[in-house]
Amino acid sequence: MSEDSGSLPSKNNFSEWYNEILWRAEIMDVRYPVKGLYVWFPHGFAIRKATYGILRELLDRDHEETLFPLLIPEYEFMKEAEHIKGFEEEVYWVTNGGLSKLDVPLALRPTSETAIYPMYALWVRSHADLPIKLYQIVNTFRYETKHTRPLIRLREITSFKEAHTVHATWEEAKEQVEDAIALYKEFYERLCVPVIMSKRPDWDKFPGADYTIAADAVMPDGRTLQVGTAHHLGDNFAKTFEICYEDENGEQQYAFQTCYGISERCIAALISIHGDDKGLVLPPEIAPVQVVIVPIIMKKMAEEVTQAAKDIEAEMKAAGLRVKIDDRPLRPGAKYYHWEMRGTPLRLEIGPRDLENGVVMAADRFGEKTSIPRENLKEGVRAFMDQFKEQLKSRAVERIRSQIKIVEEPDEIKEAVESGIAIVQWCGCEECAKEIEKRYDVSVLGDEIRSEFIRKSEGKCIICGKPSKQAVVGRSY
Ligand SMILES: Nc1ncnc2c1ncn2[C@@H]1O[C@H](COS(=O)(=O)NC(=O)[C@@H](N)CS)[C@@H](O)[C@H]1O
Ligand SMILES: [Zn+2]
Repeated sequence: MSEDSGSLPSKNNFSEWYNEILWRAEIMDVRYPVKGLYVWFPHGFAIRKATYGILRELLDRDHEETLFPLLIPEYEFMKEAEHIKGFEEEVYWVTNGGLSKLDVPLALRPTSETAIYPMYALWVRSHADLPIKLYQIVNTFRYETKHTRPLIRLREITSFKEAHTVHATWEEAKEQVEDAIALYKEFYERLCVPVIMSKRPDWDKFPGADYTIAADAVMPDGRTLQVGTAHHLGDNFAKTFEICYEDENGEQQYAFQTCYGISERCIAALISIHGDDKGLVLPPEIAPVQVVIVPIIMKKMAEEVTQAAKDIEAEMKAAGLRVKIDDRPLRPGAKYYHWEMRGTPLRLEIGPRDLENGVVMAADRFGEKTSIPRENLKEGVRAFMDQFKEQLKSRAVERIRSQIKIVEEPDEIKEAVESGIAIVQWCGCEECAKEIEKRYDVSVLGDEIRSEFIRKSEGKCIICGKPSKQAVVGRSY
């Protein structure tokens, strides 16, 4: 679909680079005539498919996947006061069916608590029915008034994974939130995307929740992107939707719940953090094409080279790799450019000389080259691919370490958040947080930080001097 020439804007101009790469690497087409709604190109969709394949693999260990309706009757949606307050400005309503007015307006789910929990109330009878651990991957709708952006802030969230669990006790639900955070950590490790977990301040928690733990990635422009959240819902929704169970003594008890969500922001993060000025750089596990074979056709031995490429393709396929021969009538350089833009981790070149020497030239997406003896090509490719993934991971870790600043002096905050996040000492009270936000033009993103990149320390609040803990402050999407 997109033209295959001309260079990307430099990634230092992240916003332009990001918009251009969505087009040139054929991720999403932004020309759909409704603001905040975008179209997946097949290549982008293949990345989504592989990425959500990992997410399903992790969830399917101890969750079950299901599907609830999109439309929510107004009286259900309006039941949980906190929840409505948090979403009333973002909900789309369906008021007509064909030519007739609907007697009950229907909300397009912004998230599915009020679609699912009336059903949970029907399903949960006794403690033997617990725990319930279900998830769905659906589209949700939020009438976002802030700046919409493909993959980052959509009005139709096309890839909304939402898990909703029910437990007998507050403690069990707390354990489940911990499990959810561990699953998110593992998921982002598989994408080689470093994240920082922290507990959102009360004024930023999910509407209707007791508390929210969030995963934040740090984007190339230094702004954080919330790429996942896990909420402890207490028994707030259980009381609203009458989700009760009979305990061992025959008493009726309200259940305790959690919910946790990831959207296509996970793809925005992996594209942005790994990409470079030549295009996407994809972790092998989610690359639509993992190995591209470029035959170097000369007059000499043209037949043999073409056949050798076919044999290599068959061998790679048999080894379970997603492989493609690029035999288009183009110069090799034009082919290299095409696949680098699409983030293909590994390229194999085979020409007459390589045939004579019994080797295959391999080049990874970073331009690292090696020649692999033909007879152990499979092992060589695997090893080269693993080494590439390690390289990808260490580059991302190095990058985020450079974007985190442990701030001792408050006046270091402004500079620190120009390129990333600052870790400051905060007493935990709202007034001091509001003062930090006002004074340094930042957001207090959270405390109770969990991150291997940040050494724990306590101290005095930078505003009031009282005993404090570390908090993440920064600018966010
Ligand atoms: N407009 C949006 N576009 C893209 N992703 C979004 C948008 N709004 C939220 N998200 C992502 O979706 C995740 C879950 O959304 S949420 O509101 O925090 N949580 C929920 O809706 C809960 N019901 C858990 S599923 C967020 O952490 C964020 O990463
Ligand atoms: Zn303070």
